[in-house]
Amino acid sequence: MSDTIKCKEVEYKANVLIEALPYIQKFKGKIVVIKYGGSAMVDSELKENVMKNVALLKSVGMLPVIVHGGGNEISKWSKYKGLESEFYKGLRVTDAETMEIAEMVLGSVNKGLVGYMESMGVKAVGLSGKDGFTIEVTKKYVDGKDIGFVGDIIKINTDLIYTLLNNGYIPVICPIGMDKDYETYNINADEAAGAIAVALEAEKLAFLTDTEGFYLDFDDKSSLISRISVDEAEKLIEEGKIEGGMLPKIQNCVSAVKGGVKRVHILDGRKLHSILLEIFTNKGIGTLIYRSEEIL
Ligand SMILES: Nc1ncnc2c1ncn2[C@@H]1O[C@H](COP(=O)(O)OP(=O)(O)O)[C@@H](O)[C@H]1O
Ligand SMILES: CC(=O)N[C@@H](CCC(=O)OP(=O)(O)O)C(=O)O
Repeated sequence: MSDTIKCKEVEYKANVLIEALPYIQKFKGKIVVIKYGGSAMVDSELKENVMKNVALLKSVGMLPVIVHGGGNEISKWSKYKGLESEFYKGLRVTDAETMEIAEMVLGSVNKGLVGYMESMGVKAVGLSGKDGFTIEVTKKYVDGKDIGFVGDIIKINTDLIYTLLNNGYIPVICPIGMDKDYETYNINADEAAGAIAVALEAEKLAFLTDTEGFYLDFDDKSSLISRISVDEAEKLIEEGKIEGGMLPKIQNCVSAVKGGVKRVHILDGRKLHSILLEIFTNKGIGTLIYRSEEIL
């Protein structure tokens, strides 16, 4: 590389850093919850890069907490076992056998993510909602329908998460919980992330998924919504206009905003630096969900 090109590159990186400085100050010591969806874990390179970006947030003084999914892996392993995957309103209908698969698969995804962090010299601890009884649930019924071992979160016990944060670890949490009788439940990862962000009074909650954000019409890629208020989102949910995996995501964005999380975004987890761009620049990327009374 010639010296001129090298100088240009350094100059470019310095400019990026200068632009990021006010944001680094703003978020120092603040909790940022990142929901990393299974759909955006397409290959090991991407997973490693997402983890690198999270490690960077940590290294500049933020307190990241990762809540991850792995729905597509659960479906894949269920198929190997000869089980059909069935969803109701975006939630997996979970019988006892599926529950066992979900716990095994999510545990494995969890340790994989922890491994990437540790390989970068960043301290991380993987846990499920059963550890320290972090996620307490009750059985969920949707529209009165029994969908098996699916948990409805009633309480997040934050002690273990704070212990880890206070000791310099990144908590990496998978969406498995227990009820008061210590029965295991499968929880939608968006719901777990939303509830954890609210309980931790997080500054930010970012959902990393496999779309650019929320499209008003999923078949029309020019209909990407860059910002939507809670009222507008609730109206779309009520009218049945949000489907599939996007339904629990938007529902939990709404509850997180209502629960006091300052900034809630849906971002493209397949894009290399989407989380950094969102936090460290004023480029509006993805979809921002905001309080209806907020003036932007
Ligand atoms: N209006 C919409 N805008 C964006 N994505 C949508 C929409 N409606 C349905 N989806 C689906 O939601 C999926 C994301 O949810 P999901 O598969 O649960 O991802 P994750 O694993 O990240 O939680 C997208 O891949 C897309 O197929
Ligand atoms: C009850 C329920 O639906 N649980 C989810 C948990 C994993 C998840 O949510 O993973 P993603 O974030 O990758 O979709 C499931 O079994 O698929």
